[in-house]
Amino acid sequence: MKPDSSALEVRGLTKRFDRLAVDNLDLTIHAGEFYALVGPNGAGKTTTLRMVAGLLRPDAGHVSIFGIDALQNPVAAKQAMAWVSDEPMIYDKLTPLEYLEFVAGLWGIAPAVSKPVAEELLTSLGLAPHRHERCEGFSKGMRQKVALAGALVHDPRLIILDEPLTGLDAVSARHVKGLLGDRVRAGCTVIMTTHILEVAERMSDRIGVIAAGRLVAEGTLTELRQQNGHADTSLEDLFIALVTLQDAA
Ligand SMILES: Nc1ncnc2c1ncn2[C@@H]1O[C@H](COP(=O)(O)OP(=O)(O)OP(=O)(O)O)[C@@H](O)[C@H]1O
Repeated sequence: MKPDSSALEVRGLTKRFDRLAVDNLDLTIHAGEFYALVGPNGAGKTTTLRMVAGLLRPDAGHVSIFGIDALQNPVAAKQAMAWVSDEPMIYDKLTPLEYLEFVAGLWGIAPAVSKPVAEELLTSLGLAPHRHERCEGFSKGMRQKVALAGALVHDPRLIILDEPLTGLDAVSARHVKGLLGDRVRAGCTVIMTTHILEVAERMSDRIGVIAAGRLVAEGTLTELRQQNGHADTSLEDLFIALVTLQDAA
């Protein structure tokens, strides 16, 4: 990890629907970091990431991806990142290999280049035996993994995932965690929302806690514990303490 280079910088990010969903949020994620964003339901995690991914226009604020202004230059910003939604869309009539070839084509990657990448991704996600079957017969977890493979086929440097482990069985979850860990070791940056605090605790370099659209705590697990004055508290206890404090404020 290079602490002096940032993969993502968010400044003053704000979004209001019928009420404020993201409230003047600042966030810096370093290049090469595995960052977990946690927070209660409705805290603004998905809204934040959708704005970062260019799917939702902020009311105010700036988003910079590897120094690229994502609002001024959305295509270049999107080229550097992958977005994996918690409700992924894939094309049912295609096989996983055809889907990955299609997505690679949208990025302008020649089949000769994308095919081995696609094969490798499908193998690492345990989908190799199904690569010639149409996705229409796939379970939710298999579809999630196809969508993840599709998001990674252009070799993004920043991978943003919204609840990537929800609905996955233990074997599939291990495949996804393994793949993300490998990417970080290869120099990619991962930002992931999760309600599975154990995953945040075990996989991430730093954890950000969002409540009511604001970042209420951030740091390594050790730092979060120090900030709260409990040397051996679990992340779950810390989380509940932080969120309860926020509710009372
Ligand atoms: N398209 C929308 N229209 C209106 N309100 C929305 C929309 N999207 C999100 N919201 C509201 O914005 C707030 C933040 O929602 P968001 O989905 O970002 O939270 P979250 O932290 O991802 O929650 P969860 O953990 O439940 O997925 C909530 O009050 C939600 O109802």
